[in-house]
Amino acid sequence: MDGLLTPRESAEFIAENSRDVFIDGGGVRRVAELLLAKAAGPELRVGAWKALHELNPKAADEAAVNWVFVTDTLNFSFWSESDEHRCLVGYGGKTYSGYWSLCAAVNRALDEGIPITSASYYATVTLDEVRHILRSDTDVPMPLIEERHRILNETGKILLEKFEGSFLNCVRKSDKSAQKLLHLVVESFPSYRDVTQFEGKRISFYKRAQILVADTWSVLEGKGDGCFKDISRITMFADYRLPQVLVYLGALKYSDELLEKLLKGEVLSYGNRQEVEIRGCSLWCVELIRDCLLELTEKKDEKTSGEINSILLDYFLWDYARDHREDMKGIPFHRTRCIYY
Ligand SMILES: Nc1nc2c(c(CN[C@H]3C=C[C@H](O)[C@@H]3O)cn2[C@@H]2O[C@H](COP(=O)(O)O)[C@@H](O)[C@H]2O)c(=O)[nH]1
Repeated sequence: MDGLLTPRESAEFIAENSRDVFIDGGGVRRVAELLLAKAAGPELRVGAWKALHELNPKAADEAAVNWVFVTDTLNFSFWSESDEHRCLVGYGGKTYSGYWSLCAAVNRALDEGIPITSASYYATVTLDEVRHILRSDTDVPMPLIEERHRILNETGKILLEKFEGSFLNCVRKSDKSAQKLLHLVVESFPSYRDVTQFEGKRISFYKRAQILVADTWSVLEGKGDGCFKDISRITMFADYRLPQVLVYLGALKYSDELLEKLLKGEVLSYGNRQEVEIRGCSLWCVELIRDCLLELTEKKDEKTSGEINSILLDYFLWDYARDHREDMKGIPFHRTRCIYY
C-alpha cells in the first residue's frame, strides 16, 4: 500500500511526536538488565513457546500450523469491564481467562470432535455453534462473539479459495521470509489489516499478523517451513498488556491527563490519538530495549541461547505481565474494543 509506514517506522514516528506517552531511558535500561539476567535461560528462546505453555500444540505439523492460524485469527479483545466478572473456560482441570480462555475453548472443541481448526468447517460455522464453542463457565461471554463468527466465516472462505484450506500453503508461498508472509496475510485476510493514521501519515501496527508469523515460527520451532531468514524484523505486538507492563517496569510513562482517563476506565476508540500513542510508543520502547540488551550482551560477552529478537522479548514481557497480574493491579491497561488486538 502506497505511503503506508511499516510498524517499526510507524512506531518511531509516533514516539517522536507523542504528547501523552513517553519512553523513559533509565527504565529502558533497567528492563534490558532484567532481561540480560534471563538471556541464557529457558524463556528467551523459541522452544519456550511449547515448553512453558501447556495449551499450545506440541507438534510441528500442518494441524498445529492450522491451530495457530485459527487461534490468532480470534486473538483479540479479551478484557472485561471488571476483572472479577469475566469469561472463564475450564479445561484439563484448570481455569483459563483472557487469551488463554480462547486456547482452552479451541482445545475443548477439538476434544469434543468439533473440527474448529479446519477452514471447511469454520467457513460456514453458524453463530450458535460459535457461541457453543467459545462458551464461558461464567455468565460473562467472550467479548465480540458476533465479530468472531463473522471473521471465522470470512477467513475460512478465503483460506479455502486462495490456499486450499490450509495456512501451511500460505506459509509455503512466503519463500521463508517473515516479511513476505506478513504482507501475504494482510493482503489476503481483511481482519488482519491493523492500520490507521497519525499526524496525517498512514501507519500500521499489524499486531495479529505479526503475532501470527511469530507463532508460526514458534510452532515450527524455527525449522523447515518455519525457518524465516528475516524473523528478527518482526516487532513486538502492540496489544493492551505490553503497555501496562512497560509502565509497571518504568520504561513507559503516561501524562497525568491520560493516566487519569485510564484509571477511570474510559474507553479509547481504535485510531484515537492517545490510543495510537500508547501502541506506537510501546512498540518503539521494546525496540530500544532490544537494542540496549544486545549492547549489554556484547559488552558483558554474555552467553545467549540463540539470537534474541523482539518476538522473544515480547513473549517474555507478556508472560511476565500474566505472572505479575496482582502486582500490576494499580497500573491501568487501555480499553479499546476492536478486532485488531
Ligand atoms: N504483545 C502480546 N500480546 C499478546 C500475546 C498473546 C499470547 N501469546 C502467547 C501465547 C503463546 C505464546 O507463548 C505467547 O506467550 C496474546 N496477546 C494479546 O494480549 C491480550 C490478551 O491479554 P490477557 O487479557 O491478559 O489474556 C490480547 O490483546 C491478545 O491479543 C503475546 O504473546 N504478546
